[in-house]
Amino acid sequence: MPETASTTRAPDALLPSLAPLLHEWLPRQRWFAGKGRRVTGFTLDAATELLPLDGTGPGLLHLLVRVEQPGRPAGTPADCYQLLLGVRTQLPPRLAPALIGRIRQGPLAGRAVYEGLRDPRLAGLLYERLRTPGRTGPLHFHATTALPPALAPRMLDAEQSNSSLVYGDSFILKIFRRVSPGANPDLELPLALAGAGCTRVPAPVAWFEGGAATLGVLQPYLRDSRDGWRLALDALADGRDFTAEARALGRATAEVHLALAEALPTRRLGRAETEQLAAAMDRRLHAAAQAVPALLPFVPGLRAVFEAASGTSGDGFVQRIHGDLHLGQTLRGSDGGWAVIDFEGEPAKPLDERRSPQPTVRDVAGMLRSFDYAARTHRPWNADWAARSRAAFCTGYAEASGADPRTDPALLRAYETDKAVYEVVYEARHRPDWLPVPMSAIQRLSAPQ
Ligand SMILES: Nc1ncnc2c1ncn2[C@@H]1O[C@H](COP(=O)(O)OP(=O)(O)O)[C@@H](O)[C@H]1O
Ligand SMILES: O=P(O)(O)O[C@H]1O[C@H](CO)[C@@H](O[C@H]2O[C@H](CO)[C@@H](O)[C@H](O)[C@H]2O)[C@H](O)[C@H]1O
Repeated sequence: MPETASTTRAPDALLPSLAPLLHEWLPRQRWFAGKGRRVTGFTLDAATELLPLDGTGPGLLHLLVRVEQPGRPAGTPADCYQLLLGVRTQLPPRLAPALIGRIRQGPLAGRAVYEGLRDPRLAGLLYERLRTPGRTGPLHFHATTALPPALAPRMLDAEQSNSSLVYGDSFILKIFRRVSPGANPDLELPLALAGAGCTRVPAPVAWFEGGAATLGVLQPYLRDSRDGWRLALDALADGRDFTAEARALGRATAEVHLALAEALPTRRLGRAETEQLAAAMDRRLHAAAQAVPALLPFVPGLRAVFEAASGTSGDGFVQRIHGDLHLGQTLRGSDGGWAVIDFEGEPAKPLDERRSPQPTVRDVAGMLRSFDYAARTHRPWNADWAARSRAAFCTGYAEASGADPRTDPALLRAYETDKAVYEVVYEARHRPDWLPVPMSAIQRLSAPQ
């Protein structure tokens, strides 16, 4: 593989100039995971000039930056974020909304620093770099196939945990924002599924790594598809039944689970381990109630749900699963077929935990929560629509997998509760206006049956 010329700057040289700008900008980004905690400093793990900052044209600076914040558990490293910064002497008006700030000191004083992914020239360069496998400084680019040249990029404006670029309506590149050492499941699982012949998941065609972390993945863009969340909201708005779609989605989910079980190791669960699963839910509840005190009055009722599930085994197996399955992670093509995307797992969880084998019922519970979410965000609340969609999803899942997730209702309820607790924390941090949605589920699930 070719080694291309690159400049890897001594981190210390850049940081003093950039830190004041990042201090303002980073905490405001949707994908910034440390919201609500002060930023006390930065350190650079790596700084690579993908286009030189020599002032002859726009520069593209790739950074892996650690953000110091108080309250970090002892022994855990500060969160590391991936940034792609454009640097220009003059910022054209069309790029003004992407401005992060102007450097005030040092050799680059006066230059404009901006979100590089919003600059088609720089986003195009990143794609060209992916087309030619090899290294640039600490970054390692891979491609499984020959990719067409010069596809026009556009950045997606979806509210995301990461950032995505679409190239010529043919490929989508996900740039991971908070990165940890180790294979990202959003690369690992789609590659394994492609190897197992599963066509429900777009197969990665290129990716890049650095600092031992997966940094970005390029996949085919399903251009005529619509995501399940939009489709569900449209159905609700039109008063339409969604059971045929939900049932097909249940079948697709089961197919993905079967392929994952074929491609990657599975393990039988002992009784003691199923007790540990319930104990872990209890611990997560405790931590969540500390973070969001509105949960406190419901804690006894929620603990009872976990206790009822302790020691029940589901189908007795754990395997790799999606880990954060909801309607927004599904795409329905013009042929009516469902695809599943975004195998990263719950972004707030440590990578090791996200990569550990889990009962499949956890994904099923995630999707059941999503039908509830959709029905709750619609006015008036349509409880019957949610109940029918949830049942149809389970029916489809049972048809394709041979195992009905409703056979162990205590376990399903416990996973649904665990997910609702996660959602309370997620919404409190990212979308406080949405907090009533998971809180209504907390109320329902904590009530004695
Ligand atoms: N292969 C694809 N084809 C079409 N749209 C996609 C594809 N992958 C992702 N998307 C769209 O891109 C957006 C973000 O993708 P996602 O993987 O969920 O990112 P994140 O991890 O940041 O939440 C979603 O709106 C999704 O619908
Ligand atoms: O898609 P992401 O990986 O970024 O997942 C996170 O954000 C989701 C919201 O965008 C969040 O999902 C919750 O809201 C959805 C509606 O917007 C709903 O369909 C889901 O059921 C609900 O959990 C997800 O939890 C979070 O990890």
